[in-house]
Amino acid sequence: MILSVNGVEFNYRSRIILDKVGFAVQKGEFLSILGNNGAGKSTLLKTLNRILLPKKGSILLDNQEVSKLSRLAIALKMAYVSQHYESNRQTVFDAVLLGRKPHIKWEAAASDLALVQGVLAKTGLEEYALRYLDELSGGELQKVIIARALAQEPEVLLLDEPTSNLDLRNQIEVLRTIQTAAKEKNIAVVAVMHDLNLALRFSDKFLLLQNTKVFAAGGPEVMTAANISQAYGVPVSVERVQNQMVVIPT
Ligand SMILES: Nc1ncnc2c1ncn2[C@@H]1O[C@H](COP(=O)(O)OP(=O)(O)OP(=O)(O)O)[C@@H](O)[C@H]1O
Repeated sequence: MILSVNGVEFNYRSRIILDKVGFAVQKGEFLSILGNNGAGKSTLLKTLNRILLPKKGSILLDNQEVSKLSRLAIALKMAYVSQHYESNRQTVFDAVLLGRKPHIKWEAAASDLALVQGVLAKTGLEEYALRYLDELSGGELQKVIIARALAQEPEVLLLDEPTSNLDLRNQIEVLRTIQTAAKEKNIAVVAVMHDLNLALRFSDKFLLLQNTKVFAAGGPEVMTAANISQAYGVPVSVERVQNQMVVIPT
């Protein structure tokens, strides 16, 4: 397991936000973290990347305790795309090149520039290379931030709502690019997702949180109507449409 999380507890002051949360993910797997608003999904993602320190529990990245690793050691293995990002007067190319930072000692090598060019092509951003971030739409900017994380060549890619600003076509394209990268480059993807149908379409595994706790975890077999209805507190049915599981609120 490239990432193994056991008994993680996190509090904001005296309020429990994560209560004995555990899961594991292998290289090449796409795991979606799902659950109601406020369940603790983003907090969990931040503890994985040591932006937040859990009160208890262990987070092993490639068998090493994340709390004991340097920022650089973490960045060499794990990329994190937060829910919020700011634009600035920087070109798309330079922004994506920043993803290479942990790997660059003095200055970017030709191989770094070529890698960035490749990532821009894969994410459909080639034509945007010389545009400034502060002149992009919300969705275009979101794609750049994801491209930067891919340029980091992580072993684990953490994504907090990676499709929140994207239109239908870009939701599919971006998740397909991430899924392909996961399989081809053996990256473990851990993504907080709100859209259950997109999660079902692209993920191998699911971690369903409900109010601080793991409600259900596993493969598509845990995405039952009963589990989803209980976890979100709304009745749903799960049906197969064109060989694809879909969740329909009833
Ligand atoms: N900095 C903070 N200080 C205090 N409480 C916080 C802080 N950040 C988040 N919380 C609380 O922690 C709980 C979990 O928040 P978190 O953002 O992890 O939830 P989430 O599952 O990602 O929710 P959403 O689906 O709405 O994004 C929420 O009740 C939130 O109000």
